[in-house]
Amino acid sequence: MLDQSDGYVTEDGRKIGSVVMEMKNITLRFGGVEAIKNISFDIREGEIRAIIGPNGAGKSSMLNVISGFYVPQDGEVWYRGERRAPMRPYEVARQGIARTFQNIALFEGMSVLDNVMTGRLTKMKSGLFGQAIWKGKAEAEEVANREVAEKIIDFLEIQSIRKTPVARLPYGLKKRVELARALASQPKILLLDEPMAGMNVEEKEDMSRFILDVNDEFGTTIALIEHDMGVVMDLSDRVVVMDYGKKIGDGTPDEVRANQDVIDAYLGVSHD
Ligand SMILES: Nc1ncnc2c1ncn2[C@@H]1O[C@H](COP(=O)(O)OP(=O)(O)OP(=O)(O)O)[C@@H](O)[C@H]1O
Repeated sequence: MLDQSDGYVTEDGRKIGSVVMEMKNITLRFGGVEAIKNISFDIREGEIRAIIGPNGAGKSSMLNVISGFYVPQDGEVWYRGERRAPMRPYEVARQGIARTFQNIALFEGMSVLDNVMTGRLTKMKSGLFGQAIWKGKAEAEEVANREVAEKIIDFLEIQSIRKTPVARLPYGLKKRVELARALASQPKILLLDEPMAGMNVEEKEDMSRFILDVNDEFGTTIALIEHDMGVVMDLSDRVVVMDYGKKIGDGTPDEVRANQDVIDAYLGVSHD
């Protein structure tokens, strides 16, 4: 296990910092179903952290706890050294945590650019009242927001479709637009919900490259969930493995690959 408390440098020269988010003894129930059973793990600044596990393992539930969609019955979420009080998803977003969704959640009738611009909403300073009395300030803000959106569109290589309505795009590109919209809020932590689900091999390779580039270029900390073990192993610095709501592995990809409980879970060996 890695235990460098102040961070370390990866083999490919990326700087991983100290712990930025910590999940402590999280338990989440839906009626009689325990979707998450007393799980603890941390996320370090600048790392790519994956949560993997077979269907129904509790990965989405965990992502929803991190993003504030679910409040666990037990346990604590710590962010930047402070215990986070239960808060609404928009408050979590204002703290610099953005997410994408497994089922694409874009405005289909709107252009790529306008969709990416909606990612700036949590950053808007002038409210409707301010815009009414001080038009110049609102306009300056709009220009600044547009600049950020355009920069991200260039970075993710979707300039040629910036005016195209999202409904007309193939699946892989829609996923990229969703990534662009999440990045538009310039998050500290980016949560990706099965970013490669439903993609063909080429689209998966593209998405992997963009995730690595985002992490490298903007220093964004990335936490992603995925049930296909293969795709995240090359991408991630550390991996948490869940099965039936429990944590059965946590470590580097090599450590996780060699973990017998993980091998059993993926081969479908039954548990008590
Ligand atoms: N809103 C809900 N109400 C009731 N039960 C739920 C709810 N969400 C999840 N569950 C249950 O919690 C458990 C974990 O589900 P979750 O969706 O978190 O797993 P997952 O690992 O993301 O699965 P998948 O890879 O299939 O998306 C499952 O037994 C599921 O049926």
